[in-house]
Amino acid sequence: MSSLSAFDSRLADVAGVSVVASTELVGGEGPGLQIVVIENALGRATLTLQGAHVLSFTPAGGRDLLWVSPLAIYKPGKAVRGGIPLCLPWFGSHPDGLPAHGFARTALWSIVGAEALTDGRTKVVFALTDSEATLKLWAHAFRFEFAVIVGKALDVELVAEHKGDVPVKFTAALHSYFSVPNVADAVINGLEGCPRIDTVGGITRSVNEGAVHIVGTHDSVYLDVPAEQTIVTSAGTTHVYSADTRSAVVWNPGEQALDIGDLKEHYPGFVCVERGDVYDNAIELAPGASYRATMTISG
Ligand SMILES: O=P(O)(O)OC[C@H]1O[C@H](O)[C@H](O)[C@@H](O)[C@@H]1O
Repeated sequence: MSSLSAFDSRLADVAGVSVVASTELVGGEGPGLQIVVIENALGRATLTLQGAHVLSFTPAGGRDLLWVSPLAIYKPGKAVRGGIPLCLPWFGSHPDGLPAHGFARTALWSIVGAEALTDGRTKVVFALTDSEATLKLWAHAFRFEFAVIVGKALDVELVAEHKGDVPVKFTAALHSYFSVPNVADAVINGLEGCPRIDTVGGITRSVNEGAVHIVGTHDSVYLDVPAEQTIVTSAGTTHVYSADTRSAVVWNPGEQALDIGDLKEHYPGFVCVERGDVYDNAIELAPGASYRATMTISG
């Protein structure tokens, strides 16, 4: 189900959905990654099939609200630096040294549906199910679905169905990288008064006061956050809305990026505002239960 030929005929009659080879991408190397392009009169998005990973979203007449590193590596098994990596079934580092942010962002997903909606938007649905490889990393049967709706806004919906037979602790994040003219000048609203876990150089807990400004390395989890955050810059305001997740992670490595091969000196161009359920907001998923996380991004 995961090869191009398995889904291209299904997409042929859906206006605005096409698939191109990623060898056209700057920075592509090796076999590259397959790209899905979703385009209509309202907006345009691109994704890699690996990770069901959104790379760009541009509302018609607007700018790309997302950021991908000019040094991003498009290689099977390597997470692309930027866009919206899907972090699940765990967020962050793993106590047993398993891959950071889970395996979903580097697994090959399948397209299971594509639809031109009556309001002019286009919806494409991706899926990932357990396999021999995933069961070695996470011993639970599952079905993950990720729906992407392209219109004037980008709507995404992640549903993770636990098909195993024991309860499992679960964390997840929609790890969005937003394009900013200069991270030092970005102002992030919508996290005032939230419990904050600063993870730079150890764990420090506090309550966040006021708007968030990025000074140097910033890596903080904000708990029990309101539905909407805004990122205000000289290029405009980006809105991030998620009514059903409880955490937000704000990240920019600052000069630590100089040691990160696919970031280096490009770090001022983005800020991550990631919505999900992490740390104290982790979910206990019962057998048969589903986790759902939606997010809307608009300019
Ligand atoms: O380099 P990655 O595995 O993609 O992780 C990138 C970043 O993701 C999140 O924002 C975490 O809070 C950071 O601690 C981490 O450095």
